[in-house]
Amino acid sequence: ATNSSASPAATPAAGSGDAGARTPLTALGANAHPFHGAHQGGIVEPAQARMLSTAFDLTPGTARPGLASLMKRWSAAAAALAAGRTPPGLSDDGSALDAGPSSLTVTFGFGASVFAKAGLTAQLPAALAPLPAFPEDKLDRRRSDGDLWVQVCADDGLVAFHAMRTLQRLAAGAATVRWQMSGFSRSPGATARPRTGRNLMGQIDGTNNPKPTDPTFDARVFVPAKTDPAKDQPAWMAGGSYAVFRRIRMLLDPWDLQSTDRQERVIGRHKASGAPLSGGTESTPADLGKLGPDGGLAIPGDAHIRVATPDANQGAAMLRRGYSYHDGFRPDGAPDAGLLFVAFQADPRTGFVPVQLKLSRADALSVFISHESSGLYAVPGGAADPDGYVGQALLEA
Ligand SMILES: C=CC1=C(C)c2cc3[nH]c(cc4nc(cc5[nH]c(cc1n2)c(C)c5CCC(=O)O)C(CCC(=O)O)=C4C)c(C)c3C=C
Ligand SMILES: [Fe+2]
Repeated sequence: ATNSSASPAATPAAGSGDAGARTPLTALGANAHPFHGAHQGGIVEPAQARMLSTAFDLTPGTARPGLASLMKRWSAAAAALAAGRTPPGLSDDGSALDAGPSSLTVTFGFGASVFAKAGLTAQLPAALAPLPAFPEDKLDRRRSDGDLWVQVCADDGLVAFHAMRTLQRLAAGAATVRWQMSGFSRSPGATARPRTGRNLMGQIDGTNNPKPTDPTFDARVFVPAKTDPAKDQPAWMAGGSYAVFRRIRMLLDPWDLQSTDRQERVIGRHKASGAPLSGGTESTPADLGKLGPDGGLAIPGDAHIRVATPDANQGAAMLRRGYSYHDGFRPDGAPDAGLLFVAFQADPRTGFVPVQLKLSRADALSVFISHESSGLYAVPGGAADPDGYVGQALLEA
């Protein structure tokens, strides 16, 4: 999916009532990412300002035909919403009228639990094997997993709400919400020259992500169009990806008591600029062998970037596309806030899993974070055109 400033949203939505009451869209409201394509949206696009992440469970009795029907309804609605049109199949609630598509993307994923319920166990990808229990995990199972995963991202909170509410209405009788979480990022236009975003610990986060221009990007993030049976990738996942979702609470009270120097040594980068402690600017590659004036490693042995980097993990890489969250304050006064970590990769067994195994044992950041919920989802390739729907290759195999 690519950026497009073409403005299908400028056309008043059918059934929207008094078109004269509508205000013209700015470039921000009119910006649209097409729903149809080789890959689903919400993976390679720059993070939008808002994210809703919702897991659904099939209602008892919903089997493969019911799931296929749901994915058709969801795909048709997501395609319409991404183009700024009202979704077919229900009376629109009007909550996002006048806002345009605002860069809306909708991403659908299948959790491992849906395959048995839909009679599809033969199609279960080996890559959807449960994630290992990582040391220090404190997972709430009620806010983890789920048969289906829906990620809605948009640059407008009403557009994001409207999309997720529409999908939830369209699921009636077929699936119910298991859990939902809301995330946020920087609003577009807040700065004249947008740079890599910051997380709630104040760090520039996302610097060393794979870039779509990297020659290895597609191989790291997407299942190839021609799947390799030797890698246990089923044909229906062609063009797809695997999403790891983790709610990671940040222990901000102890974190904020650390000196800037200590915070920088925990991550291995300067807080203000994002430059590695080995020197240079944000985009300078980290020099892991460089020694500091005291003769010790400039980037400490337990610094987050040293432990997580692909060079230290047999090339294991993933596209991190997380959002911050803040759900108020806990009874002890600590912020219930952190990172809704989302990582897309061609195979979690050679992406997230080895990296997190290492981080959970050796990362200086570990004492300042707590993994509270977890999900792993197979995100199929995109629907190529309006005649198709996401998951068709699985459900009509
Ligand atoms: C298992 C994967 C990862 C988890 C979980 C994770 C949590 C996490 N990370 C930060 C903050 C930063 N991470 C940064 C880099 C970075 N993180 C991971 C992986 C996980 N992080 C990787 C693979 C990398 C890139 C390493 C490299 O090659 O340099 C950075 C530095 C800037 C950047 O490159 O993005 C920050 C900052 C937090 C706060 C967090 C949990 C809450
Ligand atoms: Fe990280």
